[in-house]
Amino acid sequence: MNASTPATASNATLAGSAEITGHPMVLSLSCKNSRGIVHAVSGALLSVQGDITDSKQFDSPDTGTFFMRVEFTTPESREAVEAALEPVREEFAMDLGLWEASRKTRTLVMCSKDGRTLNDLLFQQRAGTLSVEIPVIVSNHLELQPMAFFYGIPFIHIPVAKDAEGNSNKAEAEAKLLDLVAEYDIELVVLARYMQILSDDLCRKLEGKAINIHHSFLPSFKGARPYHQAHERGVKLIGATAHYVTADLDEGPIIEQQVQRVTHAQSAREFVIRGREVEGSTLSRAVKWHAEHRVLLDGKRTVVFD
Ligand SMILES: Nc1nc2c(c(=O)[nH]1)N[C@@H](CN(C=O)c1ccc(C(=O)N[C@@H](CCC(=O)O)C(=O)O)cc1)CN2
Repeated sequence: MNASTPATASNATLAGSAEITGHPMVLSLSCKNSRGIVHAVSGALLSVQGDITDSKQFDSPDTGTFFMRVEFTTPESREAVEAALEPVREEFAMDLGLWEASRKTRTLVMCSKDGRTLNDLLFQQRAGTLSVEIPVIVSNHLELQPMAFFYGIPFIHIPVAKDAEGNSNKAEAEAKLLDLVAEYDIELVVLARYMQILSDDLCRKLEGKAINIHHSFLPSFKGARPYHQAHERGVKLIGATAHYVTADLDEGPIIEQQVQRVTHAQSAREFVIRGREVEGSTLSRAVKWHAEHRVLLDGKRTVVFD
């Protein structure tokens, strides 16, 4: 609108739009698809003086599920917004989430020896381009402790090993991890090249709250040594996949993937080096989208409102 527009009722509102102040919030929802959902949600937000600044939706033809993410500002309290949305949530039996847009996701990062993806996360967190706060780093090795020290973040060493009789301490290690999740009020666990397989029980407890970076373009080359598998196969593209962690190794819902061209002249070692570039950006992007509530689960798949 510019100064020359004559002042009328709707323009008055428009004229008053500069007055629309408030704090930015985000909601995301999923429910069985039906008519009237968008109308109901936008009406509820209007009732609390909501100004929608971004809105995306998707009807999943395979599952009949409707997904929606809305960014809006409102001068009213979170409680008032929750109250306005409650009848809509009930009417459509929604799985609905509501967040202050400025709130950072409390994130625990797990790593082993390869520090590229960890460094990318810590750099972006420090640079303010990743909406997370990382109060603690956990590793089954000590190699990355200096990096944690550099960023001023507590580093907890939880080795995972088998004794002479082949008995693993994985259960105790995972119990310590869950104690840290509770102690630091963690909302997201990121496996930044953490090279131990999490138990079924831990995966259930972290369902939808744990993201892993797998160093291949899934579903190709699952397991511990994907670059060597890829080199053996003679591929011309390598890649990385960020996915939610499930009990089925490297089978979790995919959030983001990227690829990198390679040639016959490169060794498996060079694949590892080139792969790190896409691992870092793939994981950081997936964590960014999760922290901004842009990723919703659609069965074994994801809907990403980027
Ligand atoms: N339950 C899950 N746990 C983990 C997943 C997952 O998808 N589900 N992803 C891995 C990461 N990863 C591949 O991306 C991976 C890590 C480790 C292994 C593996 O075979 N590890 C061996 C031990 C290796 C070692 O000690 O260095 C093992 O655990 O026996 C395969 C794939 C993280 N965890």
